[in-house]
Amino acid sequence: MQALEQVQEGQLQGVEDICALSTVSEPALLHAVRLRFARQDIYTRVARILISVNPFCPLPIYRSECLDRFKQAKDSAELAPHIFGTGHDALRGLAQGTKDQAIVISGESGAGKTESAKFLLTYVAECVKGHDADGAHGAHVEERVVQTNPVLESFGNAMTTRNANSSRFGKWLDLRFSQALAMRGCRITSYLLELTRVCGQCEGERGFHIFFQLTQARDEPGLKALNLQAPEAYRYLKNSVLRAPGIDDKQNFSDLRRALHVLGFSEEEQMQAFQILAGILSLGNCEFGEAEDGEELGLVGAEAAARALRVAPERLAQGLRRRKVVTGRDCIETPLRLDQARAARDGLGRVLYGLFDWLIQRMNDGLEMTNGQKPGVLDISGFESFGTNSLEQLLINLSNEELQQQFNEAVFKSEIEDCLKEGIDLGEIRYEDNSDVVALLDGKGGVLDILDEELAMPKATDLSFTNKVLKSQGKHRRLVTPKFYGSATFGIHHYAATVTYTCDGFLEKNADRLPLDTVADLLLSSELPLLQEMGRRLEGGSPLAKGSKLRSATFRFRASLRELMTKIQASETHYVRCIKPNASSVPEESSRRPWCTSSCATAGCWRRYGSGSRASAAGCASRISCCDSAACRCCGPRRRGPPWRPRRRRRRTRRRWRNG
Ligand SMILES: Nc1ncnc2c1ncn2[C@@H]1O[C@H](COP(=O)(O)OP(=O)(O)OP(=O)(O)O)[C@@H](O)[C@H]1O
Repeated sequence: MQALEQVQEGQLQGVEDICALSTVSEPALLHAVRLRFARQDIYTRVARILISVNPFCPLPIYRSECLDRFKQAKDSAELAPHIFGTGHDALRGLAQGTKDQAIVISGESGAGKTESAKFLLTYVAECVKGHDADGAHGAHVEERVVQTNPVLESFGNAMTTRNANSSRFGKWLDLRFSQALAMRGCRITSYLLELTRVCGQCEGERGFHIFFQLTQARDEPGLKALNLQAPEAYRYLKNSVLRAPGIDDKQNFSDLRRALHVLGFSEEEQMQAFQILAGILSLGNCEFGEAEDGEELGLVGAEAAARALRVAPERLAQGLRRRKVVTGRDCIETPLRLDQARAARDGLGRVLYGLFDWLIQRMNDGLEMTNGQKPGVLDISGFESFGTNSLEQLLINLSNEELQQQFNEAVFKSEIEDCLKEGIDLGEIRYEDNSDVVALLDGKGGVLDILDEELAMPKATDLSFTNKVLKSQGKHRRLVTPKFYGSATFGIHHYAATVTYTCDGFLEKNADRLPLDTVADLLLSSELPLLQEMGRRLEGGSPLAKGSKLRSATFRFRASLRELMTKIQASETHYVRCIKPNASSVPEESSRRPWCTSSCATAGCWRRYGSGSRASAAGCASRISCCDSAACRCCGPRRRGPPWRPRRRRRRTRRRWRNG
């Protein structure tokens, strides 16, 4: 018989630091965190780890009075657990030691990672304001670092079914400080921007915010020359959700303009960037007509795209309809099929969105300082498991596995070893060691090595890749083989969940080919200096350039992941674990009754109402609060219980009571 855990007083009261409990167990931790969350104490401390539960509503805990309290505190432990406390600890670590500091923020999509990173940045910037600003960038560097956020959010965030403002890239922010703790600059590294979103999105989602901001602001005097239309007029936007709940595109666009200005982007640079975005939208509207065998496809709409991109229309049209085939010493041009031409058009759209990398490069050029101590903040995409999971999910999940491994080593392994050295018996401490998953994916002869090997095989297909994985790793305890032979799928038992990956398109994505052979020449021929610069990068040092050793997408990703892990391992690491309390992204879900199942009828509103209720659309005024409709079982007058609770069960319950 299993002994029941003893309930402790601290757990019932919701202690601030879980380590204060005499025995720490999973139920005790869960109970304490839940209790604290119910009274809006969203943060709980577990030694160096901060647990943060997303409240999905504004709380008065980030005001300047609160910030000042942390700023003046000697030790963050004097105060209640808070994200500012983590910032305080990192700054104290910097001031005391020689080690760099790293703050790793993890959690699923919508758990609050980006908001936490922003609070941290605000705190750090406020704390170091006024310290000697001996750097070349003067006293305003903190403000400029903070202003990188609106730029990254406009270009790198989008609405998904899980989060209206979801970061579609991972971010490592390296902050640089002088000895006197004056902020000297920063360097941003981005990981795995979800470029496929430029040309298409899943149902209930939309593309990057910037496209909607720009089309909303099209009537502003400076933007009229772009000849932009409403989002409905563009193929890349019209099938998505046009308005993201809680997101004010117009306001965000003016914030973006201000941020670009503070970061030193000239008016001309900004206009060129907007022009490229307009070019991407026009490119998406290009449509191809049918063609006879061996003939070129018809093409409509290339003039508008060419005008926006400032390239010759014939050159663009030719690039989208023909490709070069090299046979021996000869090079002949052949017309593309309809599907190939469409793929080339969308591929070019994605290459043009390389604008994101240019923006980051440009911000880094303005803010980077090579010397100084570095605290880094990592906000990386959380573990992902969708209906269909592809190479992007595999790479994101690999990065989460690596971070989990680093967390295990830093928190469990090293602590246990230290205690054993000191002769302290910790009893049995169980944790899931995930090093075998990391080895299966990233190790020698692992899944990603096999994928790279397939690039060199002329007849390789997604299925041949899958078969090789199943053959060489089939007995690995973390690999799940598909039920039916011949399907290009496999599963992985990750530390967080088991995920099935569909390998269709793995080879193509890994090869990361340029959509047209002439793309670098096309960009170089543009009258826009910014496009010429992007063309030069493609032609020369870019990983996408011909002959580059770094041509495989997974090779590059693994190299950058290794670099990142080395940085984290060399630093003193602070962890923030963000938790999403409910899948509907609403406050206090726990107080809602479980039988609320119908969605609201208002377009763009994801709120759910009581089944069968006639909640009016007018109730949906705010994203955060509930609908307040009297007819809605969520917010209407409370009833004693679900009306359809089966009678028999009630009778049985009564009988049991009587007997008992
Ligand atoms: N501390 C907080 N206080 C109030 N609201 C919050 C807080 N943290 C997050 N939120 C709300 O939750 C939403 C989602 O948070 P956020 O965008 O930070 O999630 P994320 O973990 O970065 O998601 P993704 O991985 O999709 O980018 C925010 O837009 C905000 O409305």
